[in-house]
Amino acid sequence: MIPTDRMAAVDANAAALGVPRKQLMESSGNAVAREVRAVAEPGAAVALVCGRGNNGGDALVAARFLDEYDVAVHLLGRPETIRTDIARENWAALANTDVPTETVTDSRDFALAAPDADAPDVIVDAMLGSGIAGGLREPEQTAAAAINASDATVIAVDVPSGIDADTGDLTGESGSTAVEADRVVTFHDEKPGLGSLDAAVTVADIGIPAAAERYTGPGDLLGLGRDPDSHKGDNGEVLVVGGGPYTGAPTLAALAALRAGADLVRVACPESVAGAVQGFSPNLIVRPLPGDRVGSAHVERVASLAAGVDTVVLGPGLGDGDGVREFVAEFLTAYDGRAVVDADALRVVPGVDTDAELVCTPHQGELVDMGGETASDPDERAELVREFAADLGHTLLVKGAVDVIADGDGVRLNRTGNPGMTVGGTGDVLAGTVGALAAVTDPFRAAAVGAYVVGRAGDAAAEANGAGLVATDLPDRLPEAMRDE
Ligand SMILES: NC(=O)C1=CN([C@@H]2O[C@H](COP(=O)(O)OP(=O)(O)OC[C@H]3O[C@@H](n4cnc5c(N)ncnc54)[C@H](O)[C@@H]3O)[C@@H](O)[C@H]2O)[C@@H](O)CC1
Ligand SMILES: [K+]
Repeated sequence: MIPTDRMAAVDANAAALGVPRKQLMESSGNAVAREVRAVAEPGAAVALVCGRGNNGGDALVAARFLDEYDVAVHLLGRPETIRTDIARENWAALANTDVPTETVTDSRDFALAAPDADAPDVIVDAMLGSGIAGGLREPEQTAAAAINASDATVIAVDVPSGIDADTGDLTGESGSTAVEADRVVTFHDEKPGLGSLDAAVTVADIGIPAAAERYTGPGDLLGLGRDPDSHKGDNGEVLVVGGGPYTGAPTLAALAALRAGADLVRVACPESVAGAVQGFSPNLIVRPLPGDRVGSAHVERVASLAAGVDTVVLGPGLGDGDGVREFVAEFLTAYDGRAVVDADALRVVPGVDTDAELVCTPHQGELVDMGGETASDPDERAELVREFAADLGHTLLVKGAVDVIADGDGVRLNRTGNPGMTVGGTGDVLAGTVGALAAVTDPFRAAAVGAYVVGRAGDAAAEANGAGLVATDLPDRLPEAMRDE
């Protein structure tokens, strides 16, 4: 089962892997033609009713696979207004052939067959698919009514036009028109809303490589961009809790969170290091905690700071000195928001009873310290991480040459990044990045996207600096790494 937004991500990831959208459209069209052959003998009249997006494009391809039928293609709208290059190219390919095509610009002119021709035996509804917004407009609405009134077998491409593939509900107001399909041929995987329809659903394999789903890719970034109308605070506020023996770690995490899109980042750290943290960047807001180590005495203060933000990044540079574990345990017990837990704070997580939603970011060694298991076979390792995440009830991002991201439900792998990133501090950059992302999306996606973009930033830094990569190279490269292309 794959929801529409995830399908769009997987589609973009497939393109990045070298299987472009036009190739998928060819397979989709072929699958639509197979469905036609399953319901009608050669020679039957087939009307393909096409919209101007890629849903229509799928049927424009299908027309080329249906030579043995009496095919008629209806394009709803002018060819110049076809919305995608690949659909337009497939229209042009048809226009050069003998397939009868007709364009409908006025709903009053819409007819499924010419007055002297036979009514169609099969209608392919390729008006609208996953790109639909709102109820059917004209001429789609008139066309849908005509399709519903006909006696033909109706095959919907991807989803019946006027139906939301994620919910199975009408996209328009209650009582609005949608195509009533006998059959639906959908692509790659089932869609959540199709099961509730009174139609036979076929899922067609269109050659999307499994890696497009299994590995992170540029598609995972789709829809994460900032809303241009957003206000300060809408893109997330992050509190980094760290420092003591180390100053660089909380600073790197905080700078990364800012570069990954957070509006406001505060650092709560022992006052002994507050000046040094602040000295790194005037963009950071520092909240000093009395003393030179965090401890139980600071729980109340940190909890009140945490109450005002979207996510907490807990751990960078805390060390494992006296009182640190107690602080982490007491804070997490009381906290019920979202947090990224890294470094020395990790080992506390398995023993703590918390309502917080955590993303834990261990490397292999830290995973084992937490009680998790690892394996050399990547598939086995992924499954072990998924099981451990399910046991913990939290999201895990286990760092390695291939990162494993898992919660109880799913696993994603990330293979961006390079050996140069084993230098100190890159983990802090990752924790801060995931912290910023977890303020605007769910923990699993935040972890997957965080691993992907930090690896990408590291790859860009390695290209520029070769073996001399240092963690401070990474935050400034995050904005570029977060572009969805
Ligand atoms: N990964 C994918 O996303 C895949 C997509 N494929 C096909 O591509 C389709 C999605 O294509 P598109 O994203 O181009 O979208 P559609 O073809 O569903 O819609 C295209 C356009 O229709 C217009 N429109 C929106 N709402 C409307 C309404 N209520 N009334 C009238 N017009 C309206 C909009 O201008 C929109 O851009 C899928 O349903 C599927 O058929 C498949 O070929 C396989 C893979
Ligand atoms: K459709």
